[in-house]
Order: sequence, then structure tokens, then C-alpha cells
Amino acid sequence: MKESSRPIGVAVLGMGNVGTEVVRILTEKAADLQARIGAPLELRGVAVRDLSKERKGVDRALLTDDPMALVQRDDVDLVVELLGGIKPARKLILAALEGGKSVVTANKALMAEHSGELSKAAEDHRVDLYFEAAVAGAIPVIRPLTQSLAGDSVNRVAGIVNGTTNFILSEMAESGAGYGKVLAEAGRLGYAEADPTADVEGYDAASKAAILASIAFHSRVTASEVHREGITGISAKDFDAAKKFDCTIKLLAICERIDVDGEQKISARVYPALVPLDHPLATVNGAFNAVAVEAENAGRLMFYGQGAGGAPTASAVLGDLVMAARNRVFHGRGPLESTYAGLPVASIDEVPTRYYVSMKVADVAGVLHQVSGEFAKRGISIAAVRQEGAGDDARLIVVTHRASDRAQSDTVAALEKMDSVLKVSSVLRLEGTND
Ligand SMILES: NC(=O)C1=CN([C@@H]2O[C@H](COP(=O)(O)OP(=O)(O)OC[C@H]3O[C@@H](n4cnc5c(N)ncnc54)[C@H](OP(=O)(O)O)[C@@H]3O)[C@@H](O)[C@H]2O)C=CC1
Ligand SMILES: N[C@@H](CC=O)C(=O)O
Repeated sequence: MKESSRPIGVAVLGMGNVGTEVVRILTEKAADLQARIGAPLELRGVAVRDLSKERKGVDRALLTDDPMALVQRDDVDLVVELLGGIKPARKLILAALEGGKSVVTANKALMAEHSGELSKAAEDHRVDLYFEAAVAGAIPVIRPLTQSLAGDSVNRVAGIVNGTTNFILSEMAESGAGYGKVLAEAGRLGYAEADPTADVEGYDAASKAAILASIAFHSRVTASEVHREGITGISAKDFDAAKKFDCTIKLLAICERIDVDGEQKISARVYPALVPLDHPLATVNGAFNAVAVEAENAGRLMFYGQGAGGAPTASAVLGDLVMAARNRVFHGRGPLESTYAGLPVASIDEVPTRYYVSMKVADVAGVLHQVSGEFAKRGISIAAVRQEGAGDDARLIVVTHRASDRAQSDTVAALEKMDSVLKVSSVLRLEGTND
């Protein structure tokens, strides 16, 4: 059997919010993943605490309550740790790395305290330790910092890195909703940690700040070194006061290089802060996160997306898993041409688009019926019509719903031939809407 087709054995530790989604994607997207990696991923087992719980989407024979035995199986090449916490996750990851298995983890609490020890084990045993999902859920920020910006000097990384608290603060700002009720909802939606104190007291954000600072500034920073304040003291009154200053309140994580009396230091801090309403972070709501990175040569980069929840986090886990698997198959090279799927590229005619058409007309009332008839003939519905100017300067503006670009452009061609349309003066496509 060629090396590139040998199956890669995967062990998933934990089947909670994130683990369930990882198992689902591994199962549903097996063929796509195989094509991207160059070898199939085979799920060897899933470790859980409680074997009696009902689990959807997994063969019961794959379940075990002995994660160490699973990690140590000879047919396991990659371990995905999604248990959370330090114990037993640290020992399991060390056992995997020492056994020559690459590890993917979403565990920020662990990475914020033990990344030095774990990274050393990965280095010593020449395997990968990836943790993109540990910071800001689905948002790729670890890989840009470790790889894309490896040739630059990062001076500041700052933003919103906890989905649960951002969800709570957004709801408080918008509807004045009660703190407890919103926190319970964050738990139900799979955003909150197993112990949500980690979220609301800022421990989770502090762990993420420690990870970001360590990578950005090539210095080990642990969670206990991060200045931390949570959101439990924030009330509706604070939001009222913030509004009077045209601000809102966000839990921020800030990591930067600072100069203290001529000495270069790192500041890593987490606290709720006033943010002006016209600042980009003020519009980051719900479980969304955003991270701004400032580097000497690249300037400012913004990363934005879903920061919590099973499926978004699983996306980051799967990205790491594909990278680790590819490294096994292609020894760090790739993606290779043979992993490309070869999908055909659609012509613009086939693409559903929306049109904005502005035309000079002789008589608005008379022409409207004919114009809308031309769109209707090709199955295009009109979203809005506006009349502008009058007499010689009368213009009709039509905005359509989505239809094939071919139908839209054919309609414009037909309008151009109509006697009552003096001139089609402007045709633009409308993007940024879903209708
Ligand atoms: N939820 C999110 O949005 C995000 C989570 N993360 C991180 O991902 C990790 C997982 O989070 P999440 O899925 O939400 O957590 P959950 O609490 O939902 O799931 C934890 C899973 O681990 C299992 N487990 C825990 N301890 C053991 C043990 N000793 N032996 C065997 N199984 C065990 C649990 O088993 P059982 O089901 O039997 O209880 C459960 O299936 C955490 O590190 C978290 O910080 C990172 C980014 C986002
Ligand atoms: N509890 C965390 C989950 C993702 O890291 C959060 O709310 O951000």
C-alpha cells in the first residue's frame, strides 16, 4: 500500500459541545477530508466520562471511558483532546506526544499554563501540537501569528476573545436583559465553559490572552500573569452611563509590548472597558469575537468571526487535524496538486446576482408597467422601484431580487431597446444582502 493511502487513526477525547461536532464532521465529510489529506482519517475511538449517556452520530462500539488506553493504542496516529481542564488532559496529551502521536486541542486553560512543557514534548518527539481552537473559536488567529506573521514583529494583539461574556454584554446593552437568564442561554447554546465562572470572571479570556501574548511576543506568559477582571460587577446602570458618553461596554483582552522606564515589557490584561460606539469592536455582538493584530510592517490586521459554539470551534479543530494529518502524509509539504478537487468555475451568466438599474425615461408612469414586464418575463422579481427627477430629467431606478446574471443582463439589453427608455444610465450589481 502506498504511504499516501494508509489510513490515519484518530482518537477523539470528549464528546461534549465541540467533540460531538468534530465527530459529526469527521463522519459526514470523510471523503472531502480524505481528498484534502491524501489519506483517509479513521475514527478509532471516542472517550467520554459517562458511557450511559445517549450519544448521537457515533457507533457505540467506538465509545470508551478509558481515554489513556485509547491514546496508547498502536492504531491511533492523531489525538484530538476536547475534555477541557488540566486533569487528566495534560497527562493524556503528554502520553500521546511521547508516543509519537500529533495532538490537536481546544483546551485554553491547559495551553495557558502548560504550553512550555507540552510544546517541548512535541518538539522532542517531532510531532505536531496544534491549538487553533483554543483562542477565539472559529477564527484563525494562532496560525496567522505563528506562521503568516513569523517574519514580522507584532507589537499589539487586542480584542474580544470570549463569546459567552460578549453574548451577555450585547444582550444587556440591547435589551437590558437580566444577567442570569442570558448566561443560562449561553450555556444552552454551547458557548459557556463547563464551569461558567471561567467565562464571567475573565479566567477564560485571561488564558487566551496568555496564549496570544506568548505567541505574539515569543515569550512564555501564563494565565496567572495576566491582569484579570470579569464582568460580574457590570450592571444596567453602567450601560446607561456608557451610552451618555457614546460608548458601550466590552470585555477586552489586550496584549502589548510596552516601555516601562526604558525597559521593554509585556502587558497582558483582561477587563471590561468602555468602547466608543463608532469603534469596530463596538459592533462585534453575540458570541462573535474580533482580534486586532498590529505588526511593525503589516500594520493593522483584523480577524472576526464566531468565537464560541460547537460547530465553529470544530471547524478550527478540523483545520488543525487536516494540517497534522497532511504533515504525516506529505511530511510538511502541501496542499499538493493531487489533493485539489478540480471543481469547474461557473460563468458569470450562471451566477445568481442582484441588479440596480437606473434609466432615463420619457414618462415614468407609462413606462413602469413595461419595464417591470421585461423583468417578470425572465422570472426576475423587483425588490424596489424609485422615481427621481421629472420631465426631461425623469429617471426610474429598479433594484431586483436575486436571479441568474444572464436573465438580469438580458433584461437590461431589452430595456435598452425600448423606445420609452431613453437611456440606461447605470447598471451595478448589489452585493452584501441575502435576498
Ligand atoms: N464550547 C465552546 O464554544 C468552546 C470550547 N473550547 C474548549 O473545548 C474543550 C471542550 O469544550 P466543550 O465541548 O464545550 O466541553 P463539554 O463540557 O461540553 O464536553 C467535555 C467532554 O469531555 C468528556 N470528559 C470530561 N472529562 C473526562 C474524563 N476524565 N474522561 C473522559 N471523558 C471526559 C465529557 O464526557 P461526558 O459527556 O460523559 O460528560 C464530555 O463529553 C474545552 O477545553 C473548552 O474550553 C474551545 C473553544 C470554544
Ligand atoms: N467559553 C468560551 C468558549 C470558547 O472559547 C467562550 O465563551 O468564548
